[in-house]
This record gives sequence, C-alpha cells and structure tokens, in this order.
Amino acid sequence: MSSAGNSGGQMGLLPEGLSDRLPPQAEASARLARDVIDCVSAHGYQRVMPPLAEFEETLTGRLKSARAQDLLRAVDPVSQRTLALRPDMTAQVGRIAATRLASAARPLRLCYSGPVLKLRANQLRPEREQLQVGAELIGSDSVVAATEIVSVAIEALQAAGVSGITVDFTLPDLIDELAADALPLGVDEIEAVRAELDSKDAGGLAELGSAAAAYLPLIEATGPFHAAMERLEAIDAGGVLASRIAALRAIAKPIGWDITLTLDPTERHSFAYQSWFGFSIFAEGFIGEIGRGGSYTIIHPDGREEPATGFSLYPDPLIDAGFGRTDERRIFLPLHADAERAKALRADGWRTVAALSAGDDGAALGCSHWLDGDTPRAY
Ligand SMILES: N[C@@H](Cc1c[nH]c[nH+]1)C(=O)O
Repeated sequence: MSSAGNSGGQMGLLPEGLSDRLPPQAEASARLARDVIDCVSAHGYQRVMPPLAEFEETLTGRLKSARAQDLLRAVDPVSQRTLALRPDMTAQVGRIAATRLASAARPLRLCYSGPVLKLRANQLRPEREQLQVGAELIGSDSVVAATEIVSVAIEALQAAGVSGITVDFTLPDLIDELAADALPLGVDEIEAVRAELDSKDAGGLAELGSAAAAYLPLIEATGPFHAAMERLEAIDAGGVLASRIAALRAIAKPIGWDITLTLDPTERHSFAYQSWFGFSIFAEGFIGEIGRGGSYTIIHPDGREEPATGFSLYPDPLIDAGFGRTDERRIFLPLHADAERAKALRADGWRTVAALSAGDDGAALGCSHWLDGDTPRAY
C-alpha cells in the first residue's frame, strides 16, 4: 500500500505493515479494482464477497495440499473457536463452491476483490495487507480452463493499463510426480531436493546423491519459454513430463506476441496448493510478482475432490506507481452558487467543492477552477 500512509509523522500510529490509503490513491485503488472486475465479469465471472475472517479450519481445510500457514488469528468470544483473517480469497471461494454453491452448474465462474492479510511481511513486499483481485473457474483444470484463466488474467491487467507483462509458467506438482516413479526419491529426500531446486543450487543438488542428481537438468530448463521447453523435452522421464509439456505448449499458443513467456518448472508459490499447472505474472518496472495462478483441487465436505483453476492479482504496487488515477476536474463553488448549474457540471464529469463559509479557499482545497456565475474559470 501507499508509502504515504506510514511515513514521517505517522510512523508508529499503525502496526508495522499496515497503512492508510490517502487521496488520490484510495480512489485509484478502487478504480483499478473496478477495471479488473469489469474485465473479468465480461468473461462471465460472477462476484462473491466472502467475509474478512472465518473459522481457521475452513480457511485451511478446503484446498488440497494447502500448506500450514502463518495466519493472523483470534479466539472468537461468540463461538469460542479460532478465527483467522484471510490471507487469500481462493480458499474462501473454494469453500463457497463446495458448500453453498455445491449444486450450481459447472463450470462455475466466480470473481472477487478485497483485502487479504499476512501475518508477516517479506522484504519484497513490506505491507501485510494487500488488495487481492481474482477469478476462479471451478469444475475444471483442463488445458482449455488454464488457457482461459491465463488469457483473462492478462486481459484484466491490460484493462488496468499494464504493459510489459511477463508470464512465468511453473509445474507445481512435477517433483512429487517424478519422485513417485520416473526419478524415484525417498519421502525424506523430496523436501531436500525441492529446497535445492528452489535456490537453483546445482552443486547442492549433486551433493545429495545420484537419485537427487537426476533432477539437475530441471535447473537448466528455466528461462525464456521456447528454449527452456526444449531442454525440458530432452529430459527422459516418461509420460509425466510428456503430457505436461504438451499441455504447456497448448496454453502458451494463443498468448499474444506482446507477452513475454518464461518457464520455471520447479518454482513454488507461497500457498502451495497448485496441482499440475501454475503461473506467476510480472510487469516491467515492478519488483516481484503482481499476480499468480494455477490449477488446484477443492475438497467437498463428503471428501469428493473437484478440480479448479484460477488467478489472483495483487495490484498495490501498480497503484503506488500511479495506475488507476484519472485527471479529475475539481471546481470550487463559492457561497450561493447556482445549484442547478453545479448539478449540470457534476453530470458533465466535474467534481464540485462547495464553500461552507466565505473564507474557504478553492485553490487550497485542490480545485483547478471556480464557478464565476455560470462560467468555470481557471485559478
Ligand atoms: N490465490 C493464489 C493464486 C490462485 C488463484 N487461483 C488459483 N491460484 C495466490 O495468491 O497465490
């Protein structure tokens, strides 16, 4: 969120990582979220508004393989149960899809926008509260579903004025799949191999022994999409890899030439519930990802599993950089200005700022114009 919020004299007024959005960024934030939601809605995604907090177990138990999370928790004096503030709305949408909308027709397209909260900030993003805007396609994790989600995510960012977009494809469950058969690893070895792959440490990986060293070529299969895909193809790991390679190529195919595509097959996302397909979105000039997405599995109350695919954008850095702002025309209305004329100006897109007393100063109140009789005049 805005650095303006916690800077200077405000230091210490709010807990670390939480800040106010002030004008004009608060409005820019709302406008940008609206632009993204409008774009997603135009593709048939209907809005849901889950609550800010819910029982901890419903936040963590609905998505398969969700990692135990650092959550901001409180004991609810009403139910005597532990509540948690949401760190992510995808799990909430999963709960809605598995319960109240369990019998709605599939595929079910839902979208959302709202704040999410992390217990701890990281260096890249010092803010603990972030705006999250996203869409979930429930009932499918097919190539067609993934293609739709990736293209809607890109279109939504473009609708918000973002250019220079890079999409980085990942294969979240690849290590588990390979370890189970083609490149076998013991259960206790998997985490060590993952850690070395996370840090792209070829030396460390080789030191783990010959079974782990079989994963070395995956480190090389990283970078610009087509070259990295060729290196991935050269790895002989049977059907697991072949089907994923074909799927990634199919998803990549319709993506516009103006989008940079990269591959990082072993990259892990923070929430770690993605199944076969994942992606991160970056924009030129911004450090860190501004969106993530992928396929995942929702667990219904009866144990049934349902595939889904979705994305979430985190637009705060865009707002800090001035996206979402418009040139607003503010006009000062002196005392006793004509109310009908003022109404007509508002209908024409002006923002009117009415004097409450003779001493009010329109220019100091941010107006570029004042109403002189019937005529707007520049200060
Ligand atoms: N909510 C996920 C992204 C996602 C949405 N749907 C599926 N994955 C995240 O923020 O990392």
